[in-house]
Amino acid sequence: MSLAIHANFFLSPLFYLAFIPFIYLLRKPFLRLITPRGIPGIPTLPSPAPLTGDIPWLAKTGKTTEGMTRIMDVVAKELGPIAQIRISFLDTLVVVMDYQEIESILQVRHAEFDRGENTARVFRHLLPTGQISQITGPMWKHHRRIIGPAMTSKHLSLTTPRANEAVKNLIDLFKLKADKAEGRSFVAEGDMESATMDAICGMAFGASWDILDGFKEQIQSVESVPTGPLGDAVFKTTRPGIADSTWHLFESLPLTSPFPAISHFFTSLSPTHRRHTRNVQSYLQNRLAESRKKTKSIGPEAAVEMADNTLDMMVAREFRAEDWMPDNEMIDEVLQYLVAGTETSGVTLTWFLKYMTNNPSVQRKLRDHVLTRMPELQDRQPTFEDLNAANLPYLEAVVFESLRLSRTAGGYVRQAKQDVVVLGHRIPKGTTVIFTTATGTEDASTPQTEQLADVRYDPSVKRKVGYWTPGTGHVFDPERWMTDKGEFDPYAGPSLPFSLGQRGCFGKNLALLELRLFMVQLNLAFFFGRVPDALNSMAVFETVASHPRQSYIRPMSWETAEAQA
Ligand code: HEM
Repeated sequence: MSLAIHANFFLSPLFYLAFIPFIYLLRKPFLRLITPRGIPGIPTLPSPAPLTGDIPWLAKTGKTTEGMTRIMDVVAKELGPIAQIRISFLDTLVVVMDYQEIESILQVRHAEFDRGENTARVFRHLLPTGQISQITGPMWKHHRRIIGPAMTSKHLSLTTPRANEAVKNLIDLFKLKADKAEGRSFVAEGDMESATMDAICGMAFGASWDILDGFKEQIQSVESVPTGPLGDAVFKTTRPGIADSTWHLFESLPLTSPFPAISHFFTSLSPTHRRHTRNVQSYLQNRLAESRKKTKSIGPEAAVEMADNTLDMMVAREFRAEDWMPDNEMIDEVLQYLVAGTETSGVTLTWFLKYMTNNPSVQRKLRDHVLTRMPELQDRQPTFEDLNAANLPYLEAVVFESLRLSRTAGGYVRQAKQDVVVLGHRIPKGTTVIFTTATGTEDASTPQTEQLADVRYDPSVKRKVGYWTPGTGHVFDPERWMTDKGEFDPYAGPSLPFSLGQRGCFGKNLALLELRLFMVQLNLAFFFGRVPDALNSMAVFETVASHPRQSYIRPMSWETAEAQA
C-alpha cells in the first residue's frame, strides 16, 4: 500500500513541479558548467552577462531590442577584429570585424561559407521558395537567372515612373502635414515605409496600394492636430487592409527565435495570421492572372519590351518559353521584394531625413549641386538616366554616406561549410559567422585602425580601399566620398551596406535607384528644419533593420527656410 502511494507520488506532476524553483535558481551555474570552452585562441565575450537584453533571442522585451548592431559595437570595442560569443551550450557565434577579411570571404570564399540554415529558416515559412530562404543551390540559381534581368538598367529605367509616383505622393503628404502641424515636428518613419511600400509594389507588380493617398485623404479632413507630450504634432492614419496584411506578415518573421520553424508552427495556428496570408496570396494570384491576360493581349515580344514591373517581365519571359517558374515560386519572388525591400529602404530614408535635419549645410550644398548641374529637375521628375554618379556626384555621396552610417543591416550571417581559417584562427565546420557593418563607423574612443593593422594575417590580400581617418567614422560627412576633383569615389573607404558576393543583396540596384529618387526630390522640395533636442535622439532599435527610435522631422519650403535664416 505504502509502496503504491510512493510510486504514485513519484509519478505525479506535483513531484516534478517541486523541482522548478531549484532549476530556476541553478540555471546560470548549470549553463556555465555545460557551455563548451568555445574555439581556442579566439577572444570570448563572457556571454550573456554584459549583453543581457541585447542579444535578440535572450531579450525579454520582444523584437524591439538594440540587437545585432549593438552587440557588434560592444564586441568590436571590447575584443577586437575577431571574437566569439557563446550563446548556449549548443552554439558559438564568431564575429568578424576586419574589413578586408570580410570583403574577401564574401566575395571569393563561396566554397567555404554559405547562407546559414538558421537564417534561411527565418524566412522560409513566409517565402518557402524565395531566394532569401535558400541555401545556395540549383533552386536559388534558377530564381536568380529568371529574375536577374529585373536589376538591369533597361528594366530599372522602365520602372522608374512607378517609384516616382510614390515620391510625388510623399511630397504632397509632407506638404499637407507641415501645413497642419504649424511649425511642430512630426514622426516620419511610418510615412517613409509606406512610401517605399507603394514604390516597391509599383516596381514589383505594377500597382501601388495607394497607402499615401489614403493618408492624405484622412489628414485633409482633420481640423486641428493634437500635440503629443514632447510637443510634436500627432497624426493618426490607418493603412488599407492589404497593406496591413503585408505588415502583419513582416511582423510574423521569427527574427528573435532560436527555433524559427517551431515559432512559425505556432504562429500559423492563429486564424488572424491565416487570414492575412490568404489576403496577400490571393491579391498576388490576381495580379499574376492580370499580367498573363495583358501579355496575351499584346504578345510576348511587345510585353518583354514594355514590362515596367518585375512580375510582367517574368510572365513575358514565360510566354516566350525562355525560362519558367511555377506560379507559387513567382509569387514568392514578388512578395520577397516587399519583405526584403520595404523596411530596409524605408529605414535608410528615415535615417537620411535625420542626417539632413542635423546637417543644414549638406542640405544646401546638395540643392545647389543639383540645381547647378541639372536645373531642369526643378520642373520635372528625374529619370533613371539622370541619376548617376557622373551627373550628380554629390547626390551619390549623400546616398552612400546615408547607407554607410545608418547601418540598416547590422551584419551578415554565414555558416562555415567546412573547417575554415579566418584571420589565422581555425573555425570548425558548421559554426555561424557574423560579419559586422560596425567596421568603419568607429569613433575616437574605439581605435580600430591600429587593432586591425596588428591582426591582418595575410599581407598578400589586396586592399581595395583605405580606412577612414581614425576616429571620424561616426560622423555624417558625404565629403569623404568625394575626390579632390569633385568626383564620386565608391572605393573611398569601408562600407558594405548591401554585403557582397553571390549572396549579397539582390535588390541593390533597385534600392540605389529608389534612394536617389527619394533623396533628390525630397531635397529639392523641402528644407528640413532643426527639431527640439528631446525629439532628436540617435538611439536605435532593431527588427530586420536598425531603426531610429525617434524620427521627427520639420519640413518647410525653401522660401520659408531662407526667410527664417
Ligand atoms: C537600402 C535598402 C537595402 C539594404 C540596405 C539591403 C541590404 C541587404 C543585405 C545586407 C542583404 C543580406 C546579404 C548577405 O547576407 O550577404 C540583403 C539581401 C537581400 N536583399 Fe536587400 N537591401 C535593401 C533593399 C532591397 C530591395 C529593394 C530588394 C528587392 C528588390 C532587396 C532584395 C534582397 C534579396 C532578395 C536578398 C536575399 C538575396 C539572397 O539571399 O541571395 N533588398 N539585402
